[in-house]
Amino acid sequence: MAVHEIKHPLVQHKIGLMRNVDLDTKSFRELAEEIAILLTYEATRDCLLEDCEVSGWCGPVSTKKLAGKKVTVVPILRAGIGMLNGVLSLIPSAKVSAIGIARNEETLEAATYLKKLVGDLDQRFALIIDPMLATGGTLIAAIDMLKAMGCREIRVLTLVSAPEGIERVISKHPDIDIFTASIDEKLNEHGYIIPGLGDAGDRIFGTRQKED
Ligand SMILES: O=P(O)(O)OC[C@H]1O[C@H](OP(=O)(O)OP(=O)(O)O)[C@H](O)[C@@H]1O
Ligand SMILES: O=c1cc[nH]c(=O)[nH]1
Ligand SMILES: [Mg+2]
Repeated sequence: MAVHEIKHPLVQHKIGLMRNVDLDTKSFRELAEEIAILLTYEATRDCLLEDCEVSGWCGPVSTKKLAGKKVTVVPILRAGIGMLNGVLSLIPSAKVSAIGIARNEETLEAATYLKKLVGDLDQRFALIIDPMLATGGTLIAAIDMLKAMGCREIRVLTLVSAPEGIERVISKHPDIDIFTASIDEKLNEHGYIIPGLGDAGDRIFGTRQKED
């Protein structure tokens, strides 16, 4: 297991913009997608290549193509959808396995309400996407589900992660790699990440209740 906090200047700049509580929904969505692209680039650095040949303009050209396991992108609904287009813009042929998990805001327990996984998960590499890793309950439930279906190679992309949640995921699933734009300070007493982004799902879908 490794946790990769991506310190690229573009990532740090964009996550900084997202922290502004007054940022409009359109800009928040666009930034979530843009950071997802940058995280995907980092998380696929070591993908295997194989030699191939194409007909070039001046004759045959020896080149490379992706080899090895096919990818399934696994957005955790709802908020994970906000990163999906970004990931698919770099891996356009990936199959999508949607998992619906909602955190009970009183107990902070994760409850699964949807599971639409692609087949052959034992032959695929899964890229779970969810903007927020807070207590870790949601991510653990998602990884449990994928492993139960035979998936053995799992990477996770998050925008913001809490140290407490990372610790919990590491202790339950030490073989997973997490790529995050920021490891924040802590969780507050309601299980929200500080400083975090607030409720990422609400900000992506425009359902945030504004205080007057
Ligand atoms: O690490 P945890 O403590 O489990 O919390 C993180 C989860 O909470 C948020 O989803 P939420 O339950 O708010 O659902 P939503 O995407 O529908 O807003 C977030 O997108 C994660 O999935
Ligand atoms: O800070 C948090 C924690 C859980 N879910 C969110 O959307 N934000
Ligand atoms: Mg939410």
